[in-house]
Amino acid sequence: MSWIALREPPSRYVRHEHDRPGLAGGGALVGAAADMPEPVPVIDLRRLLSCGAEGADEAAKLRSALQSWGLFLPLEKKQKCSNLVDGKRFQVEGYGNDQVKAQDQVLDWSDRLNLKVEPQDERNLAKWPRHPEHFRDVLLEYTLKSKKMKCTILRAMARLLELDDGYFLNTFSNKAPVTVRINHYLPCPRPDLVLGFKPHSDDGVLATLLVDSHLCALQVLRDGVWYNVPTKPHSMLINIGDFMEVMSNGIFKSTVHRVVADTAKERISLAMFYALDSEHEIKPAADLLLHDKQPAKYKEVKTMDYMAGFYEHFARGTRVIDSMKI
Ligand SMILES: O=C(O)CCC(=O)C(=O)O
Ligand SMILES: [Fe+2]
Repeated sequence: MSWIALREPPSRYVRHEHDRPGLAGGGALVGAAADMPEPVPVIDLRRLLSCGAEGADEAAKLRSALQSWGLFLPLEKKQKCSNLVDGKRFQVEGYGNDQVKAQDQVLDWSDRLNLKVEPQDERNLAKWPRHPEHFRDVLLEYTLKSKKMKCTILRAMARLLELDDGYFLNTFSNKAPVTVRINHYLPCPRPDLVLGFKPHSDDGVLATLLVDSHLCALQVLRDGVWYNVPTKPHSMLINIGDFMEVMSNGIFKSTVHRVVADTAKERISLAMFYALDSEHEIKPAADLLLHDKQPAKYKEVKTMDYMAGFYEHFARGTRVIDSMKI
């Protein structure tokens, strides 16, 4: 996508009438947005790590954040890269728009750069931009910091479920992929007709999300209502992914979210996704199951099968996790 003066978005981007961001009502994944009845919970990771009453207070806040919104803010601070090989064959890594799986598929009003950052020996550096000059160093430094945050949060989440501290962390082998997605949303003359990012929940265990603080465009779905997520300078959002919903047997829900476009402002966001080894079997933690009283709510599935389903569902605007429910 590039800068051109348009009065109307091209038809490939125009969402079906029942599926536009400005409409009230609509189906489960559509409708107008409201302001959140309460702010997105802010979790102070330093307090979360401390012992005693302070740590317990912060853990209680984390529990409520996870169970109400499935997202929270921890305090803390072209061509060469194309995702089309030879201009034709789609691969997830690289720069561009969604994979087009059907002629009538509506495209998102955005471009994305997807890169695998870990395992290190699987980095495809040919897809990494050389400009700005420090892109690579900054991304790698960010990767380290984001990983620390992910570890702290996953330990705290295991504790909340009375599992071993390392329960979630131990599911990551040294082959577990960490990917980054940089989303670029351009202004749109008719934001009421398009979506910057269609409704979805993230694959993986969790994702850290850094968003432009000058434009509020991310929305989350709860009980059939879309809510605007207010921006907060110098903070990051944590999104619970589908794998966590399955592993926690539905106690922690993955967040369904979408991004709306704006008439005047462009926006950039950076999401880092923590997924699992392709051979890993994703399943509810055995210690959370009790025969008749608390049966498994999700079928066991190999990560690679989940991922294959994910892209199919994503293109259609549906959720693969719904097909895993028992
Ligand atoms: O741009 C955003 O705020 C959200 C991006 C997102 O949901 C994603 O990359 O999966
Ligand atoms: Fe997302």
